Amino acid sequence: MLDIRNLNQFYGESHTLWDVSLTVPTGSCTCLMGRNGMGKTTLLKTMMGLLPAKSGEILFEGNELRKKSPETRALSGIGYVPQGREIFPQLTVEENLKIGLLTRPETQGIIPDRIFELFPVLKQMLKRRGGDLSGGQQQQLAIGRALALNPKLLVLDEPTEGIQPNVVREIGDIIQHLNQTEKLTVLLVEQKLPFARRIAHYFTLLDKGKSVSTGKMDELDDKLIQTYLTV
Ligand SMILES: Nc1ncnc2c1ncn2[C@@H]1O[C@H](COP(=O)(O)OP(=O)(O)OP(=O)(O)O)[C@@H](O)[C@H]1O
Repeated sequence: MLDIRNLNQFYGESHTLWDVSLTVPTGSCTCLMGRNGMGKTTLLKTMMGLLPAKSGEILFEGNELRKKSPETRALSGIGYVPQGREIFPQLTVEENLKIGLLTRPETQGIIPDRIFELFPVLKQMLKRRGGDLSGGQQQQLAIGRALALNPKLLVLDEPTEGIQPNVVREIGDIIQHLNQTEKLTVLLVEQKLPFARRIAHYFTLLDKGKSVSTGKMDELDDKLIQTYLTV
């Protein structure tokens, strides 16, 4: 579904992504892994068009996205849940969920019922301000906001960061349900190894801005973990 090839990205003079390649097969849950500062967030932002790429290809269902605007990329069917969630704290839950719908007149601004079936707590809290929600609830809101646009690929940047352990399991269950039952393709950045092992089929490891290893999750062995993940 998604094929990134030989992607290069610079922050000013600083070469951050070096010929990075990443494949996300249709229907899979693929986990992008690596230590802090290795380029995972930069890769997702570059893929979404929030940072410019110097060279390379970003193919989504065979269409080249690299020179397309962030809006066009999202409209083509990619839902993005950024690191830190980036919900609007002053807006209500309802307003946060409706933000993305503004770009799609055909939705008539109606939040799909599916969002409340997945996240009943959001229905109870529709009139509460986003900033008043717990970390776990904010993460549900951020995922709900991305799903409101009915994406084909859901991209999540460290969805479990800063969230209580019992809620981490809940978020994992929801991602697994979306992927396995609803057949939504998922690309996930995740540092928590047990979580990644539980929900992902494939991994790609980034090290110093380079994609150094990729494979099925059960091929992520102790040597790779020691070399590229252990702090
Ligand atoms: N806005 C920026 N300007 C310059 N350099 C940046 C910027 N953002 C990130 N970097 C650098 O780019 C490199 C990759 O950072 P990035 O945030 O993509 O890593 P990461 O793997 O997502 O790490 P983390 O897990 O900590 O989020 C790091 O060396 C970082 O210092």
